[in-house]
Amino acid sequence: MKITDIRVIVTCPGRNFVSVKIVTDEGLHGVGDATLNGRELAVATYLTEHVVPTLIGRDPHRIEDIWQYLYRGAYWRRGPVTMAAIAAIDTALWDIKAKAAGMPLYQLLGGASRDRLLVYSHAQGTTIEEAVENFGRKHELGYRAIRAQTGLPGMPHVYGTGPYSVTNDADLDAMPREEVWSTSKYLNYIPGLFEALRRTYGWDVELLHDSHHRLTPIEAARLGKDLEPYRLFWLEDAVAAEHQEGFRLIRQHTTTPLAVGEVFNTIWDARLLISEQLIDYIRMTTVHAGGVTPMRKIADFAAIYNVRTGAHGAMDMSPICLGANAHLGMWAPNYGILEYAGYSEEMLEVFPHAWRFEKGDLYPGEAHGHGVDINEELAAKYPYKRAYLPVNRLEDGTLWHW
Ligand SMILES: O=NC(=O)[C@@H](O)[C@H](O)[C@H](O)CO
Ligand SMILES: [Co+2]
Repeated sequence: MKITDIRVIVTCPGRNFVSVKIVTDEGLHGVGDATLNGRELAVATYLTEHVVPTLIGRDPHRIEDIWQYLYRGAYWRRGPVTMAAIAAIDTALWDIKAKAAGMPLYQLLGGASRDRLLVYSHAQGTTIEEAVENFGRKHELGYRAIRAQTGLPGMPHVYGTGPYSVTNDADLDAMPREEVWSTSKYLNYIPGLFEALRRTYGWDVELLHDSHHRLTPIEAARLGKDLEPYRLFWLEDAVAAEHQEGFRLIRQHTTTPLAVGEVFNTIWDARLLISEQLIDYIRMTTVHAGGVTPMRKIADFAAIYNVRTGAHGAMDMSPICLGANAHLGMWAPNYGILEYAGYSEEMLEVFPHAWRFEKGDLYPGEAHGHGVDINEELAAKYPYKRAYLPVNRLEDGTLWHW
């Protein structure tokens, strides 16, 4: 089999997505996600100008060789742009191989380790009351695990609580929106959200929370201790994790489970966190981790240390990435949970998919490959529109983590 064409498709059905479609001489094609929220065209250009010319004519079955060719052959290794580009090619190749084998991708990875995938969605509000009410709406939809976020007194639109529709955390702003943050107000206020959720909905639902890189290790330790009475499923991105050793301090003080990794793009970003069991869930996701090939390796490495998968699946990972994550989740013996923030109808029309959601679980479906495709004609109707993620400042103007 030979690769005859590789198309890089940029589309914006409510938010920007970058996709790769690899076409072969045997009539099979595969698709991959290359979306890097806020830097989409950097990846699209990396692909069209530097990657595509080197792959035409190659055998698409040689997935590992192509992965190594793109990773080692670039010389300049790692980083979000490079790894998203490699991820899109890799995911499309696994899609082709599973289609050629006549089976769903999870079968090719080793078969199903479970019947269904526990997923979590988002509930948010500008106040605790609003967040508790919106939590109830997701609970009624059947979600058994829900991430809860709230605004702060005087700061209604901190991360995860803004006027975000399902389209995009950043919305389609011309310039990055500037948000304001206070760690002390947050640390004083957030335990009240989880006290209210447990009081209102009891213990038979999993509570998750995302601190979105904003704390120091000692602040994260304090929050973890304060949240212990509410038995969270996980506290995510408590600290910006470049300093992996910093998680030793958090671990010393709290039994609240920790999840990290959505911004990681190589196992080296998580090697110490996993091997020292400083985290409980690794959040790396197919589009940012370099594709299915490394995601399998990361899952196996994590399994050695009793760390489970918890792939990132917000609405700015395209449905292609979510589909690949679902197939990886069906296979992975150490599957933990999958983020499923949901997509708009408009987006799902551009990306036909085989998965289905039912009573809090996701089922990848039995379509051959990863079960997601792209409708190129429809995609062409939504031209790219520059958009950014917000930036975040402390009350005194200090540029902070968003
Ligand atoms: O856990 N989920 C998240 O943190 C997401 O909402 C991220 O802010 C966005 O995907 C960034 O583009
Ligand atoms: Co997150």
